[in-house]
Amino acid sequence: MSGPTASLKPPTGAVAPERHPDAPPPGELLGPHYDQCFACGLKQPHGLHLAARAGEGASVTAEFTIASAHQGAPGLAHGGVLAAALDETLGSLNWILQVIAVTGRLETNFVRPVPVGTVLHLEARATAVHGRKIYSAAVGRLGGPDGRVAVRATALFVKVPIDHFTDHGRAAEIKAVLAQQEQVKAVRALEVNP
Ligand SMILES: CCCCCCCC/C=C\CCCCCCCC(=O)SCCNC(=O)CCNC(=O)[C@H](O)C(C)(C)COP(=O)(O)OP(=O)(O)OC[C@H]1O[C@@H](n2cnc3c(N)ncnc32)[C@H](O)[C@@H]1OP(=O)(O)O
Repeated sequence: MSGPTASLKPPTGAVAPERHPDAPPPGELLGPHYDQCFACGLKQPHGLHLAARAGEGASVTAEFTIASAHQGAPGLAHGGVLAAALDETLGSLNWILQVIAVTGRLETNFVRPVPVGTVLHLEARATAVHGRKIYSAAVGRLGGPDGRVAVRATALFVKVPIDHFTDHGRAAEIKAVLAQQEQVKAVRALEVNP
């Protein structure tokens, strides 16, 4: 299989991504960023209910179980669902870098079919930063962190101002989501510094 397309290769001058000092510690569950999110929201009955955790350095891990609502071919996960899981896991790197960035480009390799009932274990890592551009890569394995590779992705996320969401999305809900994140931050600060 050939490598990623040219625009997913960090340019000269790109720097190594840095874990933000306020990032949640390795192992901590990140929690849904929005309860209606198809990938992580718990109020989406057919969503993925993907649970992501902070990893070491500029990385995250995540897991979800392929349900029958996620099928493409009978008994097998739909490729778009797997791409959504990769996208969400890569997007969760935002909490580690403490940035707001959206997917500009997502390239996926489907290596093995993923049967319904499988736990897909994902790991994503930021690999380089150049201006507003964050380069990253993810892998999904069958059953757990030592399972066989089923999917891989390479991505480019682009940092955006919060107006990206308020201008194009539903402003009131976005404000509520942000207020909730502020509360989570305050609780974390108290846990570290009671
Ligand atoms: C979700 C609601 C949350 C609300 C709560 C708020 C708290 C948020 C906290 C955390 C959220 C975490 C959410 C994770 C969810 C999973 C991730 C997703 O699924 S995100 C959705 C899918 N993605 C989009 O909808 C983007 C749609 N696209 C755009 O809006 C624009 O195209 C955007 C922002 C990507 C770029 O537009 P420009 O006008 O701002 O910037 P330009 O100048 O075009 O690009 C900047 C640089 O990036 C390169 N670039 C942009 N797109 C590229 C591409 N497709 N391929 C290669 N390079 C690209 C350009 O060449 C340029 O590079 P040079 O600086 O000149 O070197």
